[in-house]
Amino acid sequence: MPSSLSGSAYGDARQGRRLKASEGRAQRDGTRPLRAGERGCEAALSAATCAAGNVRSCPVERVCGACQHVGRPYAEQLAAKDARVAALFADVASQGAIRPILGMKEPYHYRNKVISPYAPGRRLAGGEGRGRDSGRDTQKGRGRATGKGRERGRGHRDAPRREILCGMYAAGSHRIVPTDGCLIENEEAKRVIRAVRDLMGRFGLAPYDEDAHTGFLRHAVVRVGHESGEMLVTLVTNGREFPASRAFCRELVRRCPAITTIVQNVNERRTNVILGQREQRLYGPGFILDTLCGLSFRISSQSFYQVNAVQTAVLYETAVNLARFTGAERAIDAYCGTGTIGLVAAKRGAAQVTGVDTVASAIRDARENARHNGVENARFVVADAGDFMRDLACEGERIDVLLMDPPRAGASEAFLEAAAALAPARIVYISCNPETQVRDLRFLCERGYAVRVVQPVDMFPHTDHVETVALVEREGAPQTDAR
Ligand SMILES: C[S@@+](CC[C@H](N)C(=O)[O-])C[C@H]1O[C@@H](n2cnc3c(N)ncnc32)[C@H](O)[C@@H]1O
Repeated sequence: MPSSLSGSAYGDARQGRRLKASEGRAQRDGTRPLRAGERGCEAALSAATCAAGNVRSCPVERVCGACQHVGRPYAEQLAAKDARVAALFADVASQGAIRPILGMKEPYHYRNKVISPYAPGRRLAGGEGRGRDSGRDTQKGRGRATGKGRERGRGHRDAPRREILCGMYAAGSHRIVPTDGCLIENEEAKRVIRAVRDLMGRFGLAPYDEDAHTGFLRHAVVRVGHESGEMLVTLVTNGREFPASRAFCRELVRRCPAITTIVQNVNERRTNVILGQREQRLYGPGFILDTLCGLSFRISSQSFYQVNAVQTAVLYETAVNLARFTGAERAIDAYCGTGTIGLVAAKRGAAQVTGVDTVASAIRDARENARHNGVENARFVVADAGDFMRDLACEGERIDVLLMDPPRAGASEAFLEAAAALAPARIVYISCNPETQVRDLRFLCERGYAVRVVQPVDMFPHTDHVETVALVEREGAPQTDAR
């Protein structure tokens, strides 16, 4: 691998991934328990083989709005996504190149990341306080945390007791809908969300009031390792001082023994962005490990990790198969997050992989992931992917395979221009937004590339979202069988 692909020259062009509270519904994830012997790809089904009558009713369907199609048979949902992909890609790919979507055998409780806000609810009459919220002691007692300093706490000190709400925001608002019966979120993670709420009253942790910018606990973010079962709980607080945090964590773990680590994230800004910059470990190592495609991955509170582990395995297997590594290729994994795709590629036949992402903590995790999986032919760089590619192109480098998985906005023109200049024989483009992907594919087609395969994967059953993997090859390059 040329030395110019090393990370040092590119500095720390960090651009934190900002998760907005209003995006919480779309970003929550969860899992269901694996049945014995089940692995990602085996769970994938085409639309044709999904049970036609696979419908469950969601108790909050009308108020929540996160799952636009939850009342519709799953096979019908998949057929609709197939039709949408066929229409969207019609002018960049032949119909023969567009494959049927890979769906899930069990399309429920698949989100392995669950986010809940905490907020004050209705006032409680004297003697009330147990039951739905157990918010009895919220405004009383020693060591209560109401936010940073006197000012922030004012207005809560002698306020009447209120119930504590948790759940998800109703569509287009910040009104919290309790979602105990949610069909897509991991159920164990939901139990943790409720246990935190129940303990808040006992430990005097006031829920955050976003209008007044008072109160202490803003959100809990629970991440679950699909195969490992490990759980990371991030408690997002409006203020640094967390009274009785050790006792709080001890009690939380006692109630939810699957929790392996707890992190406090401090966010004192008036903002919709959920996570702040400052963090401290309260319990355990501060990260969880999970296994995907035979590799073990480290997941910390800030790092990107796909939300549906079963379908992520399907997605990565598809991508790596389409890349057709033979042991000789130099590859780039652009927008690599914690290095997941690049590391799978490095294990499955790429000679050398360079991953690039703007988020420094994700790159730290990627390097650690490479180290503890014993992968020596992958390196990771903190940089803007467009800048990184442009610098390589300016140095006259060539690469064999480009793997790319940009955010919803797609790739920049600078990135695509540099990609064409680096002249990879194959580009495997993974996208969570087919609209921007089609735009980018059109750009590549104008620079001598052709779309050979479009493989949709249903990463988010019951929602409008569809993920697509496209194989793009240089026109005139010999075509081998794309599995
Ligand atoms: C859809 S995620 C893909 C992550 C990874 N491939 C995976 O499957 O877990 C997009 C990633 O792009 C990163 N990103 C966003 N803008 C970027 C940019 N301009 N340059 C490099 N990385 C960027 C984000 O930090 C995020 O990790």
